[in-house]
Amino acid sequence: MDIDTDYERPNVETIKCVVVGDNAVGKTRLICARACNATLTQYQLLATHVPTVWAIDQYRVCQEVLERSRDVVDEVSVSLRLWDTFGDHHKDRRFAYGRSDVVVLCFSLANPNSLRHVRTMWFPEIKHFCPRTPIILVGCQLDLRYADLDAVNRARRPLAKPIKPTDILPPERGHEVAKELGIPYYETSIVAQFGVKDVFDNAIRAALISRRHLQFWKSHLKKVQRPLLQAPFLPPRPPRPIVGIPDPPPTNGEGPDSLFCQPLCADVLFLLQGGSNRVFAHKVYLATSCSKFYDLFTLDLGGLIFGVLGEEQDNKENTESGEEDEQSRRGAKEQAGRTKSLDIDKDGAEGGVRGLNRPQLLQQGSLRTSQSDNALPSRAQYSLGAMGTGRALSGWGRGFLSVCLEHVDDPMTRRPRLMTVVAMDALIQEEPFKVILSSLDESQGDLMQVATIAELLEVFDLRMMVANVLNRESFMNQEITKAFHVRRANRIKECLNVVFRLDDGCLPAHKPLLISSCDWMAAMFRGSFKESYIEEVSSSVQDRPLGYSENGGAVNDSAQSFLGSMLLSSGNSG
Ligand SMILES: Nc1nc2c(ncn2[C@@H]2O[C@H](COP(=O)(O)OP(=O)(O)OP(=O)(O)O)[C@@H](O)[C@H]2O)c(=O)[nH]1
Repeated sequence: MDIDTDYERPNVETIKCVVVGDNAVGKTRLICARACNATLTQYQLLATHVPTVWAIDQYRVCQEVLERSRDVVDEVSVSLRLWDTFGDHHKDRRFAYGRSDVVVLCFSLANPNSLRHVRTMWFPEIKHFCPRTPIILVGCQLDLRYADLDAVNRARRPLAKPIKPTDILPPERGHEVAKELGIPYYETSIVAQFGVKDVFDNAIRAALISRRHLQFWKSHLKKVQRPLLQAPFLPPRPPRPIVGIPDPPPTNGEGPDSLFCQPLCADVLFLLQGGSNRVFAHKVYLATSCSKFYDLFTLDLGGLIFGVLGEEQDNKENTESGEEDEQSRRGAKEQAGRTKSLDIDKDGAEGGVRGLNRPQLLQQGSLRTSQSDNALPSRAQYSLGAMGTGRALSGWGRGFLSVCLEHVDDPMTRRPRLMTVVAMDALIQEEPFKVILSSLDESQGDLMQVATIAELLEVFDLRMMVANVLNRESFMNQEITKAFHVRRANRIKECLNVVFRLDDGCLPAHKPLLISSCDWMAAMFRGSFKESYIEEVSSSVQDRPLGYSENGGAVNDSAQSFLGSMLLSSGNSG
């Protein structure tokens, strides 16, 4: 059955395109990709090479092949007839070259010999048999330039010569030869489905231009362009490296407590005894361990939430805040006068704490508040105005005087850093206060004082645990500790202040948690690394109460689970 009728259709230009080149450079696959839309995976392609010739008879017997031969290029209807040939140099191809309109001369981009033969064998042969026929040079198997050659060689037929990296030809080599021969150059990959249309559309253009010279009366060829330049190939993304992250080195068991000796990335300063004692701490630990601290650090100071205060705080116009400052200063003074302090023992503050006997201590009623006539001047008096924001706290919670934001010299880096500064009641002693801050679930030191301050600051878990110890019922503390960790782990997720940018997204975390659980993180956030100095800036995340800063360091996404688990394990640690 002969279904080929294109030769009789008016204004349809039938174009005979002969494809030549060395053995196994990819001629047949290229033809099949155009004529039959055949696409194969790299491994299907590699596993099979039978020296073949695609039969030109297909146009006569296969309707689909005939239909795919039809095309419109530069407004000219064409029917493209592809002729496959043997790559064997000694075979006679004159029957193929006869009456050809264009020759597609192929070489393999993974076979330098095949390019050499373009110059030495194929070009002279074509010029010999069809001197006026335009030629297009095509570098095939472009995907091999970007492939893992070891994997490719393993997948090739056992007797096939392995492809070496030095075999791979850069684009310049093809361009040089094409320039020398005065012919257009294209590259193709059947695997990547790249360049097939470029090759044949421009082969058609070359053929039509040449025809227009001979058949100048054909007006429908007027708009045919010269072969166009090929747009460059966008190589596939290299496979993601497999990054094995070993377990972090064990910390020496100190956990978060070690941060008190070395308060890296501290973000809160407690002023005790009117500022004569200073205790640096980390908001995340305190806020996740105790609701009172959580509330404190999420207080709204003049429209800004504590944890997310950044540079905009410094820039806040004085005029805007001036009036409020004045008010808050006045309020603070008034509050200072009637500051409530803990009146534990009439003999004196310190003695009072020590002088408590056990039953007294354990009785809620023993911890009374009273008007303190000689309370130390409130921190509010000398700090609230400094940043233009701040708040007197005497009515808010026992033991707290004021809170504000100030630039404070970082205890580790000695560089000024915006910190939350909390002035505490004069009766709060440094040592028991540190116990409360550092080991909220453990009881150390003078239990009486710890209990007193725990109650004052509403650290009820610890208050209860001390009571259990004093009542010789420590076994009950296990349950309290468990519940404490669950609550803390849940809350930690709300209190993240550093963002790791990963390949596939962002992972929020918290510097102190990372520092205390991993030496690498401690090293990264310490000293002269950029990460240590990054200011906590971000006004766009005000919904995160305890701060959210940006860390420019990129981490591979395989770190996601690592960081995630570190974060959670830190959350669970004491
Ligand atoms: N990776 C890759 N391999 C290709 C590509 N095109 C062809 N091949 C492989 O190269 C080998 C030769 O392909 P053919 O199309 O049969 O080569 P040919 O030039 O027609 O070979 P002869 O018929 O011997 O002249 C086969 O194993 C194909 O699978 C390509 O774009 N990428």
